[in-house]
Amino acid sequence: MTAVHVGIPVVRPAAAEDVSDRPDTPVLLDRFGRVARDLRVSITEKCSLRCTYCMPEEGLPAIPRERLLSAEEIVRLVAVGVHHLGIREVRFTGGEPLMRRDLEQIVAGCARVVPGVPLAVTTNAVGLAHRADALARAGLTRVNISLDSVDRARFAQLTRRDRLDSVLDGIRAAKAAGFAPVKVNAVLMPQTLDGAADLLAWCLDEGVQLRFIEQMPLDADHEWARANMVPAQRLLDLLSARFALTEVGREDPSAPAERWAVDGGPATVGIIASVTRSFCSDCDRTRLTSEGTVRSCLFSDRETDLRAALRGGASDDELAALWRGAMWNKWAGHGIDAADFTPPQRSMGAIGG
Ligand SMILES: Nc1nc2c(ncn2[C@@H]2O[C@H](COP(=O)(O)OP(=O)(O)OP(=O)(O)O)[C@@H](O)[C@H]2O)c(=O)[nH]1
Ligand SMILES: C[S@@+](CC[C@H](N)C(=O)[O-])C[C@H]1O[C@@H](n2cnc3c(N)ncnc32)[C@H](O)[C@@H]1O
Ligand code: SF4
Ligand code: SF4
Repeated sequence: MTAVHVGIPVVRPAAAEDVSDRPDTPVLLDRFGRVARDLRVSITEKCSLRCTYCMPEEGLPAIPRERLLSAEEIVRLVAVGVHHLGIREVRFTGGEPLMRRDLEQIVAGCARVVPGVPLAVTTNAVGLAHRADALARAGLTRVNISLDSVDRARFAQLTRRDRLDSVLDGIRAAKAAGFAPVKVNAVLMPQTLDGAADLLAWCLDEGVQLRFIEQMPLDADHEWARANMVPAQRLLDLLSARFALTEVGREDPSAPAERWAVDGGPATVGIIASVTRSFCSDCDRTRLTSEGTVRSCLFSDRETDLRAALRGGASDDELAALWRGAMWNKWAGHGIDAADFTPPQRSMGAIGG
């Protein structure tokens, strides 16, 4: 039998955080002066695909249902984040968020308790065609869709599933449902580099915003190697041979994606250069795992358990205080370039990108 390492991070009882030197402020401040305003909530570890840069072939071990946050618990924590901690936008991720049949219920619940706050989802879009309208009606405001290649064989090789048509249907359904802009995420790899210009041409034709992402050492198979990683500059050089690119910068200072206007604009292509042009010093993210722990950084194995407090009867004020403590002790950044770097225990699918 093959052993699958989902990774058991160090989950700390929330009260264990040292906050003795924390200034008294309601927001999610850390020791480096950053304030987290962007909440990313993973709602499941399950997925319909098995992307090689993320999941093991057999998928992640199932999390027992009672350990997952329920729709009501997610809604409560989102409300605490917005009303007590200054969160300004919320994104649902996973695993694959569409694997939860109650995604519409989660979105509708959040839309009710935090009206006006943007609610987005990052999804592989498998099956989205059947749910895009209902999600829009529930109050979802934006959708980012992962698509690494428009070549069917290459897509199947990268995701270990022959589902390209379902994803393309999902992208078109997202547009038809009125989500705008629809952003497309593609992970940069040696296997995707030769199709990158074709993928950009396809996205320009479809009117969706493509962003390439530098591959991070978050694959469950631990095969990432710096030497094999495709850096942003290599992609820029390649795309420049076919398109005229003009740098236009980030949507806001904390946005991971840098953007270039394509052929004079208004269409853009983005690059999320997490490794070679790290944006950790401007990070504004806080994360909740599907099991209700706060994760202050994608790469940090230290998690703070909110679920136990929530189920133990903690008030909103108490939950907010615990969350603040977790974020106060956030570290400076991922440290991928450090000699002693080791990847986190959880792989990307178990964190939510
Ligand atoms: N290193 C790092 N990478 C991140 C972080 N957030 C997102 N990413 C990377 O960016 C990719 C795309 O993220 P999305 O889920 O689309 O979110 P986003 O880019 O913030 O979304 P928009 O607000 O729509 O631009 C993720 O898959 C990650 O690879 C982060 O906090 N740190
Ligand atoms: C973990 S997935 C979860 C949401 C959904 N299943 C999807 O694929 O969009 C979120 C994002 O993480 C990205 N991702 C996964 N593994 C990655 C890695 N090793 N490096 C960089 N991005 C990665 C995916 O491309 C996707 O855009
Ligand atoms: S990147 Fe998204 S779609 Fe691909 S395996 Fe990971 S969770 Fe699933
Ligand atoms: S690696 Fe950590 S600190 Fe850096 S941007 Fe991502 S979440 Fe923020």
